[in-house]
Amino acid sequence: MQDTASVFSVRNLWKVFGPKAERIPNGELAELPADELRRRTGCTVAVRDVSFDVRQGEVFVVMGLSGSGKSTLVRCLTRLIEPTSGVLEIDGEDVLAMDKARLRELRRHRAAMVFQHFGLLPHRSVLDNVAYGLEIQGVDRLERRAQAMKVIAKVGLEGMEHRRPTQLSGGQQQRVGLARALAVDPEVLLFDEPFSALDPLIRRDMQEEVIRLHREEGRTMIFITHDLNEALRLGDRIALMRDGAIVQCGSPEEIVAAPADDYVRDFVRDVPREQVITARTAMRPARDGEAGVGPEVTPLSTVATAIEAVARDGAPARVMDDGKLLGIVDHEALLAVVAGLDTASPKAGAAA
Ligand SMILES: Nc1ncnc2c1ncn2[C@@H]1O[C@H](COP(=O)(O)OP(=O)(O)OP(=O)(O)O)[C@@H](O)[C@H]1O
Repeated sequence: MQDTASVFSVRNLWKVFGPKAERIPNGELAELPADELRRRTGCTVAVRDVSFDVRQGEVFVVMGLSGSGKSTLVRCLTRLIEPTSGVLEIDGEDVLAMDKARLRELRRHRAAMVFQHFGLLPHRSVLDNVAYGLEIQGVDRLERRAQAMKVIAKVGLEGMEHRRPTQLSGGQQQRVGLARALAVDPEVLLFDEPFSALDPLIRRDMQEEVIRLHREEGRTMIFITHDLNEALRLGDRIALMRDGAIVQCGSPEEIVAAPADDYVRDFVRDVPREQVITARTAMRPARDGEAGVGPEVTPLSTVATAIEAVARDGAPARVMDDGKLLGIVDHEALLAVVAGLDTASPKAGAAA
């Protein structure tokens, strides 16, 4: 179905907390308002009939307000929380059928987690903290230290390997957490709100670090956040959760250009649209005589960039891909984006 293989494939996944949770999914009870359901059954639906794929090499962001089910969903992926029902695969392998040993292997080798509270061992040096996952795997001391040193350099902690975690700033401690997850060379990195305790500048630094690492390594990442800007900055695709369900899943541009409902629209209201929406989305077909004139932009140029080009040149811009004219972005189209008028985005999957 997709052009890239799926790492995680999730279908109709539910997680219900409470007594006899299995009777809730797909039944009438599941439709009750949350507090009534809790009153009548003692149960909470944390993840509600969720389906999505995480593609190889993408940064997949799970976003939503507090209590929307983000942590529960991501913990279900490696069965740190046991799903109530649904289908869950990693690289085509049924995760729900895995025995204890296979699950341990999944968590240690294939899907490593970076937590908000770094969970570092206070009496160990940075080096030994980073090497910890390898130690558990039984890698011998010399080899694990060499591997840990490589990862320490990768996250910019060189020279600090003999310090204790308490001798590091919050941002540096989070780098240790990141290095520890990277040391086992997992197929997927799972981040559970890793930067929300950091102050804004350091948070920004760490986001840049993740982007850089991703650019260098192309590793698949799943990233939980309740911060829209973080989601837009990091995500190739964003799944927006509300009350346990995914209300929209798409690229930042799709979510900003074509919110699926009023809830999403409200969420993205303050986003500077011209910095997210691209020329490809804003363009219209070219008319006669437009092929040879005007500045050129690429399909993935932001509208902000196109505005600059149009302002400089005074003429509509041509959206060119490999020498081919795809369309035109003119003043009206650019202003429509800035003004938040509906953009011509048939791909973006608006609500029915
Ligand atoms: N162990 C549990 N027992 C009962 N209810 C739970 C449990 N864990 C989570 N919940 C409930 O499930 C819902 C989703 O919680 P979850 O922690 O997944 O949300 P979240 O979006 O990650 O929130 P936050 O951003 O605050 O971490 C909430 O209503 C929460 O109270």
